[in-house]
Amino acid sequence: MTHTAAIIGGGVIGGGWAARFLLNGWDVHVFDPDPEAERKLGQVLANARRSLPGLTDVALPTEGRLQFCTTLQGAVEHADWIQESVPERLEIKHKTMAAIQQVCRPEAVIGSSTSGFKPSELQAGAARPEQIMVCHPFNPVYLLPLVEVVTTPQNGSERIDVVKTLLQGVGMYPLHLKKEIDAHVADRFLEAVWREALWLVKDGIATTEEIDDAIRYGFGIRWAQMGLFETYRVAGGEAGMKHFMAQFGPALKWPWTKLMDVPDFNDDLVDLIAGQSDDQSGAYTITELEQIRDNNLVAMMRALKTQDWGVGALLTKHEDHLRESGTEPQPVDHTAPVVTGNRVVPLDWTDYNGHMNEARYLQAFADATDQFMAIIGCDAAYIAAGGSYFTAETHIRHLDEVNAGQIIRIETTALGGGGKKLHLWHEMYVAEKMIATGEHFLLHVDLKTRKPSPASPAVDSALKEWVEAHGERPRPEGAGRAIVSSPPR
Ligand SMILES: NC(=O)C1=CN([C@@H]2O[C@H](COP(=O)(O)OP(=O)(O)OC[C@H]3O[C@@H](n4cnc5c(N)ncnc54)[C@H](O)[C@@H]3O)[C@@H](O)[C@H]2O)C=CC1
Ligand SMILES: C[N+](C)(C)CC(=O)CC(=O)[O-]
Repeated sequence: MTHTAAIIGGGVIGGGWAARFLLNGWDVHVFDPDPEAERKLGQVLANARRSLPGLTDVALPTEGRLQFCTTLQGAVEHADWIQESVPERLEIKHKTMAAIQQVCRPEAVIGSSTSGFKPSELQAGAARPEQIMVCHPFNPVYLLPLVEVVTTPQNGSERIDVVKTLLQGVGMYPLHLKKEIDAHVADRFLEAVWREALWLVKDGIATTEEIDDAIRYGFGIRWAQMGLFETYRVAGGEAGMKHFMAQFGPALKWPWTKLMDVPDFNDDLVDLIAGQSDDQSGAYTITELEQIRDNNLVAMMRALKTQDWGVGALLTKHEDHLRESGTEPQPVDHTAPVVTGNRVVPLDWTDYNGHMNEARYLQAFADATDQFMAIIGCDAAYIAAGGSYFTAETHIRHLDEVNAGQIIRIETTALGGGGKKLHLWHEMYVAEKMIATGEHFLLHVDLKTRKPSPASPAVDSALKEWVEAHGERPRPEGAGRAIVSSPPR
C-alpha cells in the first residue's frame, strides 16, 4: 500500500522531507504559498535524486508521485503523515497546526520540523494535541537519518510506535526524547559550538576557515563514528572514562569556554563572518557546495557500512528492509536467464571519467556469480562446510556507460558445468539496454586443500538442471570471444 505524505512548507527542510518520502516510494503532496516553492523544491529533489539512490547497494522502490497543491486542504486531507516545515515562529506554527487539524484525518501523524520549540508549546490550544509531535530532522533530510522525535504524554505509546516504524521504513533513525527541552538534544550542541565559534571569530583568534579545519581534520570525523562519550572513553586509555574525567574534570573550572556569554550579534560581527566565509568558500556556488557535501556524506556512510558501525550499520538494516519489501526479484524459472543482480550504481563507483569504473563491472558480476552459486546450493552454509568455487578466468565486454544512481540488472546463463566446472555468462542491463557482458569460468575447490574437487551431488545436480535448461536457448552472442584488435603474432 502506498503511503501519502503532506509537506507543509516546502523550503530547505520541507523539500528534504519531500525527497526522502518520494524516493522511498511514498506519494507526496506539497503546500507552500511561495510562487518560487516548486522551483526551489525541484532543486532539492534534483540533489536527492543524484545522491540518495547512490547511497545503498539495493535499488530503492519506484519513486512516488509528487503533487503541488494550491490549498492546504488539498495537501493534507488524505495524508497518512503531515510534516510541518514552516518558518521557526511559534505563531505561524500555531496557525498552521490549527488549519491542518481542521481538514486532516484524526489518525494522521502531524510532525513538526521545529528546531527549538517543545511539543507542549506546539500542542497548546490544539483541537487534538495527541496528534502533534516534534520530528526534528537534519539537513540534508534526504541523506541524514537522524530525526529527534520529541513527545508529551498526550501522544500515547501506540502513536509513537507508528511514527518510529514509518520513519525507519524510509531509512531514518528516530531518536525518541521522552523529556522535552528547548532545542531538543542535538541543537543544544550545535548552539553551544556555534556560540563558541562566534567568540573565536569576534576575538580574532581564528577565521571561519581555521575553525572549520579544526573540526573536519580532527574531532568532526571522530564524532561522526563514535559520538562524544565513546570517543572520550577511549581517550582515557586503559582506565577508560573514569581516568578521562579525572584528567580533564578540573578543566571545567578553567577558562576553556565562553559559553555562558553571547557575543553581541551586531552588523560588525555579521560582516566579519560573512566576509571570511566568502573568502573561504566563495569560489563555489551553493549548489556546488551541496553536491560536494552530499558526495562526502554518501562516501562516509558507505565507508561506515563496511565496518558495520553507527550510521553504516543502520544503512545495512535499511537495505535488508528494502530487500524484504520485494525490490530484489527472486529467480525460479529454469527456461530463462536467471536474474542474479538488481542494484543501483552507488556514487562511489564513479571514476574520473564520470561513469561507473571498469572494476565495478567485475564487482557487480562477481556478486552475480555469488548469487548464482547460492541458487545452486553453494551458499554460506555450504562454504562454511568447506566447498566453494574459485574463478579461474574472466572476460568482460564494456558495451555502454552507466552512471551513479542508475539501476543495473544482471541476467545469468549457465553455459556449462558439472563436476569441478562452472561456466557462466552474465549480461548487465540498464532497463532493456545491454551495457556489458561477463564470461566467467570457475573451478570447484576444497577449501581445506585449496585444490580443485568435485561439487557435492546436490550442488552438481542443481547446476546441471540449469545448464540443461539454458542449453536449449541460443548461445549468447559474444560467448567464447577473445580480444581481437590486431592479427595474432
Ligand atoms: N534549515 C535548517 O538547517 C533546519 C531547519 N529546521 C526547521 O525546519 C523549519 C523550516 O525551516 P527551513 O526549511 O530552513 O525554512 P525555509 O525558509 O527554507 O522554508 C520555509 C518554507 O515555508 C513556507 N511557508 C511560510 N509560511 C507558510 C504557510 N503558512 N504554509 C505553508 N508554507 C509556508 C515558505 O514559503 C518557505 O518555503 C523550521 O521550523 C526550522 O527550524 C529543522 C532542521 C534544520
Ligand atoms: C541551525 N538549525 C538550528 C536550524 C539546525 C538544525 O535544526 C538541525 C541541522 O540540520 O543542523
